[in-house]
Amino acid sequence: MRTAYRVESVRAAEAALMAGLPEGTLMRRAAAGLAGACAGLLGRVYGSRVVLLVGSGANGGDALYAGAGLARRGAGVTAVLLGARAHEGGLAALLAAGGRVADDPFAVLARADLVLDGITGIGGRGGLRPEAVPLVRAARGSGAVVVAVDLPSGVDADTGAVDGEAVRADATVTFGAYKPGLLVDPAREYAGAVRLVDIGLADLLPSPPELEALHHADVAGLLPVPAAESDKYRRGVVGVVAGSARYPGAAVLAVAGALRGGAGAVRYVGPAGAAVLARYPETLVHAGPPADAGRVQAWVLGPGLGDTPGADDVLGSDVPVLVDADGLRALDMAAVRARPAPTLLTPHAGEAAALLGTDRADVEARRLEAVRELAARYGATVLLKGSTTLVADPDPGVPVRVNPTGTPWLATAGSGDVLSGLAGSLLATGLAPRDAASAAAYLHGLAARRAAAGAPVAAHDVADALPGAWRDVAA
Ligand SMILES: NC(=O)C1=CN([C@@H]2O[C@H](COP(=O)(O)OP(=O)(O)OC[C@H]3O[C@@H](n4cnc5c(N)ncnc54)[C@H](OP(=O)(O)O)[C@@H]3O)[C@@H](O)[C@H]2O)[C@@H](O)CC1
Ligand SMILES: [K+]
Repeated sequence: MRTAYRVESVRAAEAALMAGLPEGTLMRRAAAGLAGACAGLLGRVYGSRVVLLVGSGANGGDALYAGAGLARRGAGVTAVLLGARAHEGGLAALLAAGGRVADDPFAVLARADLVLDGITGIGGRGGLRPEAVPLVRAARGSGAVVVAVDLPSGVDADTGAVDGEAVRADATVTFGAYKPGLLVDPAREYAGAVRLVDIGLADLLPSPPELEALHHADVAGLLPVPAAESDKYRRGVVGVVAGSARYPGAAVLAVAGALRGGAGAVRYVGPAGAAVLARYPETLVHAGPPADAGRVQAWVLGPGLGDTPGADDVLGSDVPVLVDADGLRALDMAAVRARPAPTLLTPHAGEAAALLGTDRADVEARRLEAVRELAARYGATVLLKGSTTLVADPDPGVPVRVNPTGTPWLATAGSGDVLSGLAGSLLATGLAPRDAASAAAYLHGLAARRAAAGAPVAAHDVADALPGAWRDVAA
């Protein structure tokens, strides 16, 4: 599992570690790791041209010491000093190693092979300052590899927000721990490939982290395995309340996901039974209200539902309920909070914005805060869909999960319906909502990648690829 920590936690761990070490040890460790990563990216260090963008803090210090290391290996290293001051020891080390301070920053940037962004790290506030913007653009335009030191300057380490302009890096070398901004959009997009350099903080970081990203082994540990004596009812029955005369396809796709999520049976309730049976004859179909449909262990409510009634029956039930799409419209907060069993909401940014009374752009800009706020307000687990899907627990002390398997190919009509069915099915097998949501997002992203293999996919292709993704993870 990959974990990420807030700045205050990283600083506290750093202070605790530093208390027992000679001054400058951590910066030297960080700079050595950084120089090594740059050497790897350059291929040949000797004769290469490296430019350091240096801010006034320790982030600039890291860049200067790493630059000194590269200069000692024969690189031509030039520092561009952006602040009123620069890290003294770092600057002295660079000059002693044969590095220089730029007279004409734009001229050296134009010829650079690699640019190190040491403008700001975890001490940065707000986007890039105006004087840095033309230099950062020149670095990007030069064709040089841009490597961010600790974080791309201008992104918010704790929230992943980008307020104004920020450095767009090809790679980021981060120290001691991942920060949430490296894993959550929009900042994540600015970071490029992220590499973690161990500087010895690991044992001093708090538990729990701010953020978790599951890997194959973590998801494999969550997936249900049927016992030898299981029958279909013991494996769990998932009820799907979805589809309408206008959108029968959403019902079919939600059932397609549900059939691949491990439940022993899928019970479809609604007006699209004929369409569902035509595609999936194994479905149990019921045309009446959900309250009369028979026992289920979890409900999925909402995909393509239109104005079809049934929401009250489902929300009033005493089993876990996943609410998506049309089910989220006019969702009664008090009713959700009063439920005796867990609720999982799966909005995209637009639906989340409507629930929070804000606009979509605001949710996109501060996804981590938005998902936490929604979970707290509704007393529900919330899966916020997007390029980095997030899952928040109603308890603010529980880490948010960020899904690492997403792909832009998933932005296709109906793929959310498949995800709802899949997550609901996992809920019915007994997974906790946070585990069901994060395992579903993981498998769904992986299935989309397998199905797409570099070409567009349709939602039903994603559903068909789910068993393969499951096998991959469980292997
Ligand atoms: N933690 C660890 O374990 C280790 C941390 N290490 C490193 O230290 C870094 C943190 O260093 P830090 O605390 O000196 O802060 P940092 O990010 O350099 O910025 C500071 C200065 O920038 C300025 N400034 C602020 N906003 C700005 C903006 N938008 N645009 C431009 N300038 C802006 C502001 O100064 P001002 O100009 O306002 O006087 C502020 O004082 C960390 O990221 C990592 O690289 C490693 O060496 C070893 C282990
Ligand atoms: K930086």
